[in-house]
Amino acid sequence: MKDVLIVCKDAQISRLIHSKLGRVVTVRTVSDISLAEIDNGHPIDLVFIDVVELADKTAAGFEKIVREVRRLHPLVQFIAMAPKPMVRQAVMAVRQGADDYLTYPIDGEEIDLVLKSVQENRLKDQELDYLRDQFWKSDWLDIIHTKNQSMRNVLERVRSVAPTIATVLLLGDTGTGKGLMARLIHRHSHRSDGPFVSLHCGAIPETLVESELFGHEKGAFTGADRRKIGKFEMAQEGTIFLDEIGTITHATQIKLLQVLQDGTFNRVGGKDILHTNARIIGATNADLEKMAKAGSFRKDLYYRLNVFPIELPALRDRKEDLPHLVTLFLANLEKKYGKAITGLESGIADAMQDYSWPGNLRELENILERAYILESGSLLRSGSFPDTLIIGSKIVQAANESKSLPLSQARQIAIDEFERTYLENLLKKHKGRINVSAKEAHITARQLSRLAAKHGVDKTKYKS
Ligand SMILES: Nc1ncnc2c1ncn2[C@@H]1O[C@H](COP(=O)(O)OP(=O)(O)OP(=O)(O)O)[C@@H](O)[C@H]1O
Repeated sequence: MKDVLIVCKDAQISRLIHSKLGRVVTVRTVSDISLAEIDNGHPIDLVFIDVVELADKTAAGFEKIVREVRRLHPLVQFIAMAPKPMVRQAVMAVRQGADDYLTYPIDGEEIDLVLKSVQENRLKDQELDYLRDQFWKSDWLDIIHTKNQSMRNVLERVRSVAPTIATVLLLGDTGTGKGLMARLIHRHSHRSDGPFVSLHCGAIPETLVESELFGHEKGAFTGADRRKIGKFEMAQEGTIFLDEIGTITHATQIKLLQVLQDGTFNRVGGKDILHTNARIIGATNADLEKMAKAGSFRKDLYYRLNVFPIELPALRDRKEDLPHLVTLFLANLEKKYGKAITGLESGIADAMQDYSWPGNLRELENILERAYILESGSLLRSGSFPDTLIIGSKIVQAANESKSLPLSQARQIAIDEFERTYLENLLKKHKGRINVSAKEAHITARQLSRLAAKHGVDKTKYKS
């Protein structure tokens, strides 16, 4: 439970609830529930709501509130509160989607019990849903397979938000799978038959992003020799994915805010007001919150985008998934190239566990493809992988093995390991020729021979 909203006029009750909440991030107390309140950019996980404060106290009135709030905060839970004479309304609220209810006068123990049951329900739902797995389309099952808890939490959030129209913000380092998650959300939304349109905002010149997104009229700027339809028009009834959203200019931020507020925009150089119902998914590896605080990204836009953030873990934090990912990527390569390569030579899987994967899944996919293309046998061998992976792993191993040594000695082991592998690769590349190898390494032939002798590297082995 992180962000709690208490809708209640009685300050004493709200204080009592607050005191029972334990570790929460924010608690807000308001005297009535308005659309502005639930759509102001703050996340909401739990709502305590006094049914007396509802303008429409009927079942339909409560159901409408639940629907409105869940539309923007799909995981939200509700606890209805009512004075004893209105207990029927509280029970009715539970039938209309509340998770539990409390009656006045409320005592602390009752709040504890209700909070416990709400928490248990949430866990039960998550587990059941995960086990059922019915939600996921069969062609995505390989993609969503994971043994990592953070990734399971990500998928749980995707599962909850996909069927809604809520804006989603995908956060994570480059190559962690934000683009793929955006597709996963689209494919599991009610718009899956509609278009999925994406724009990598950081990959095209800043000045073009606005016209790519919103289109332009003929003559809007030099070179605009005919009208162009923008991505928002193309994504009608579908989803628009805006990658690297933190790179858009101030002018584009204003236009995007307008779309998020009321779905309207106009083409560059155009006066007509156009409407879009595209669902927006943004992605960034920048710290938008920090940018918003520093003034380089509009705060109001950040709040609108950050309604439902999902943070993807780095590959180095989900290494238990490496075996599955390698199998999956190899199967894709087999389909693409059909070289009947069955797996990795021994030792590579361990090297992959030691490596830090700065480029995440994309780096894994790329180095596997490169090794696959280079390989002529039935297993991918270490020589087909980049030195950074193999040497990096040896250095980590050396560091692990030398935990009880002083730093200077441990460092020397790592340097020796590095020098030996470097030399071996260099001599392999130049077929054992000392002069060319020394030239490439920017050392003299004598220095190279001395290093080879020091590390027991036999240059004749590489002559062919
Ligand atoms: N769960 C997964 N299973 C299999 N492949 C994946 C998975 N997640 C990502 N990939 C693959 O990894 C590569 C990188 O993913 P993607 O392009 O979605 O990352 P990204 O976070 O959007 O990167 P960037 O920030 O650089 O745009 C893609 O080829 C994608 O298909």
